[in-house]
Amino acid sequence: MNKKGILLVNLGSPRSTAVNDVKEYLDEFLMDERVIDYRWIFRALLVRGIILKTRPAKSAEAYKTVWTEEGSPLVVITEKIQKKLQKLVDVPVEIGMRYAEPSIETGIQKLVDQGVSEIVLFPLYPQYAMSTTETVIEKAEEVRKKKFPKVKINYIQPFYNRDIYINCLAESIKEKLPENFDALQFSYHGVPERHIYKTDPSKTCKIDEANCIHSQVDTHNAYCYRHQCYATTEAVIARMGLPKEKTIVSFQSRLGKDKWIEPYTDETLETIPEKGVKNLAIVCPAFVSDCLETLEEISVEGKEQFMHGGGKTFHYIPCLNDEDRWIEVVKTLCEEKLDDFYLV
Ligand SMILES: C=CC1=C(C)c2cc3[nH]c(cc4nc(cc5[nH]c(cc1n2)c(C)c5CCC(=O)O)C(CCC(=O)O)=C4C)c(C)c3C=C
Ligand SMILES: [Fe+2]
Ligand SMILES: [Fe+2]
Repeated sequence: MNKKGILLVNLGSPRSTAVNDVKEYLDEFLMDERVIDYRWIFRALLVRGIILKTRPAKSAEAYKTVWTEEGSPLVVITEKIQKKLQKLVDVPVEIGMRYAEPSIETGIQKLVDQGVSEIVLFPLYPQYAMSTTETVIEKAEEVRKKKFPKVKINYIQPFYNRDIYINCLAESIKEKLPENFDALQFSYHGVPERHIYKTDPSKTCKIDEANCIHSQVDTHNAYCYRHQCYATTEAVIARMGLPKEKTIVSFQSRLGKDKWIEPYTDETLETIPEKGVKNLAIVCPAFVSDCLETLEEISVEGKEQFMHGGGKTFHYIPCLNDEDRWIEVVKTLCEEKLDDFYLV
């Protein structure tokens, strides 16, 4: 029988906080055509001609504020998930990062070295986007075809609507909520609106209330990141028994001049205190592991924006990271796909 293995794939971080390492990382990340989706020449002009001239130094400073002795939080936490999962399953588990090291190729190679020929690859993103699940699968297929043509890969699909995940997230948030809060904000990583239109096979999404937010799954919503973020929120608050009026959804981390999906987190944080939200709890469910975008952009910058707007207390709720209940979910989702090989 063919030997199976699991590859957990996360986004990846620079190898260090040195400006050159951050530059190399940003170059690989932003030159991905599923992240900045312009024709190569325009992408190169924007990324290499403009963004990489100033952003690496600024980002390196931000990375320094979250970096630990073990390294980048995102990579360290992904390693912790790997180790915990490895104790629960009897097939080898490795990690790979979409950008930088350890790469997807390195992860597959490690599995192949252990005799694995059938891999369950888990993109660690709850919601589908061109810049999340899609780019991971594209990259893994490119590597597989070029370097490991005999290896089979079974991909775990976005899991934003799976009950086991929703229950896990709801319980985790509930446990960490402060006693008094006026609102719970769900801040998801943003994407340019254009990405939503591009990945909509039905070409019906207008990025509005009617098309995007209602929660049934149809051909459009199967690929609509914005819909999947709202659906995650709706399911979690239903499970927590939290009224909709006490929740806010917003999108963070926009880059460049294009229109990104709204409402924007930074603007929301500045303006909600004057609307009566003085005590805020905030969670970032597009990320399964804490990273620069949660530990710096939300916990530090976001807090400043909220306080500047007149807020009183700001409570950041950490990601699922290596919580045991989340590792159980990872295990279940992987096992479903391990069994799937028999059906292929
Ligand atoms: C969770 C899903 C993510 C989506 C969707 C996403 C889209 C996206 N990101 C950029 C640009 C940047 N993102 C950066 C950091 C970053 N992004 C994600 C996740 C998603 N990105 C994570 C987990 C991280 C943190 C990585 C870490 O090492 O901790 C950065 C780098 C940091 C910075 O300079 O601000 C950039 C740049 C775009 C353009 C985009 C959609 C098209
Ligand atoms: Fe990002
Ligand atoms: Fe939509």
